Amino acid sequence: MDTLCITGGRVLHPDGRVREGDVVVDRETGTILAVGRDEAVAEHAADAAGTLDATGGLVIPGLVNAHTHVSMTLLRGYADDKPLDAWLREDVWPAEAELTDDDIEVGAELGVLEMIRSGTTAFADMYFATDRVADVVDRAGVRARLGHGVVTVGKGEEEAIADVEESLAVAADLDGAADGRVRTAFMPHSLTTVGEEHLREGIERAAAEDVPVHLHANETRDEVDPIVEERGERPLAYAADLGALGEGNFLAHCVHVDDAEIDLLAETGTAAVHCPASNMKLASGTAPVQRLREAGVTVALGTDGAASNNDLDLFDEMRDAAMVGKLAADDASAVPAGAVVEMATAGGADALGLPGGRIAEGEAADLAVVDLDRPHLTPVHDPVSHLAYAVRGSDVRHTVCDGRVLMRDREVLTLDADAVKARAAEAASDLVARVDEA
Ligand SMILES: N[C@@H](CCSC[C@H]1O[C@@H](n2cnc3c(=O)[nH]cnc32)[C@H](O)[C@@H]1O)C(=O)O
Ligand SMILES: [Zn+2]
Repeated sequence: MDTLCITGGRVLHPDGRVREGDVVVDRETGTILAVGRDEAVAEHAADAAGTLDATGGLVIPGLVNAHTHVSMTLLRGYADDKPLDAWLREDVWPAEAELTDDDIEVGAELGVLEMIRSGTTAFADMYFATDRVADVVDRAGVRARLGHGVVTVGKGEEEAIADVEESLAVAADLDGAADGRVRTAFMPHSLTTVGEEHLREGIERAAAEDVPVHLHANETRDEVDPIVEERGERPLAYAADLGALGEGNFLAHCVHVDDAEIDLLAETGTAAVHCPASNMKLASGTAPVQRLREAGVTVALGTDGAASNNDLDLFDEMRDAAMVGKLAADDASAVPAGAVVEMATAGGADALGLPGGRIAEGEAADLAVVDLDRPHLTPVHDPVSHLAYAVRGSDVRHTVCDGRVLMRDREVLTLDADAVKARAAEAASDLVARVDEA
């Protein structure tokens, strides 16, 4: 058997406890064979073809970034300090109009490089040129649920239909790519940027093929109010009517949701992806994370695109989620450390319907090893507290996905970091020059 043994560290278990232990991985199947420090583990470990040293470290499930637009790394720091609508219309959409497929690939490489370096092994992406993003996922060795984002407002009927068709076609064609590490979804951008008939048709056809649906929902008041005024119902009641709620489907943001909408999410098994940094930066509001979790909704964490964050580091997101969750609930015990760690791991895997998120026998070997032997992580009273409040992405030492080592001792093995950075910087400056000329 071709095994890998991650030795000498402590392990975060699905119940939130941390114990000394090794993790033995079957590299052929990409699953975890054994966890702990008993005889069976020792036997496996003795046979292991490869090892990863986790001394002084903590082995955690690979983090899950459950909502992003990965190629937007090219627009990192391009337009800041504006609300969502103005930011999209005045800056982001004009720049995206100049993006080439090559740019999207280069931006995705940069984003995936950043994610591997900060211990993220899976993500959900809504963008375009999805086949190019899938290629990057394949090469880099991570997992993703990918989709083509549909926008129909401001488009002619033919163009709008083509966008819906493209999203459905991409979901059908790319599902199972990268040896099964790529899964797909139908991704209408939001309830206000896609017309009702297009939403209805696309969602119905996606459901008929068992394709999940992912969209932005209830992100800002400016997005919620027109729906309430025009339809006389809350956005998630509209979403339910469209068939957009259900097991396997996941909604980004869910900031402005009332109690009835929270119940709808819980009853239908629809997951919510909390994006605290993006919500703070665009002053969109604060999602009621504590109430969502108490209602039984699966809550995951997402960075959103790098242009509204401005990084793809899930450790930052955990900290932001805990901090803003307390502030929003006016309760320091709300959204505790264990909750954000769960949201960034098992919650993310469950929301996306992807393997991983838990370190236990039989689970996918998607892991990160965090180096705790650092000044800002000393002493270690409680490793889970550190994950939520003190660890940074740069503390990640090794990253493993599907049993394959993607980063060893902070060196990413599947992407050439220097080349990726150089290509991305060049593509980004060329892009901005084209936007200025247009
Ligand atoms: N096919 C569509 C593109 C939609 S992709 C998804 C879109 O979401 C945008 N986006 C990024 N962050 C946010 C956010 O926080 N809220 C809403 N949209 C966002 C992003 O810029 C991108 O245009 C078209 O023809 O325009
Ligand atoms: Zn988004």
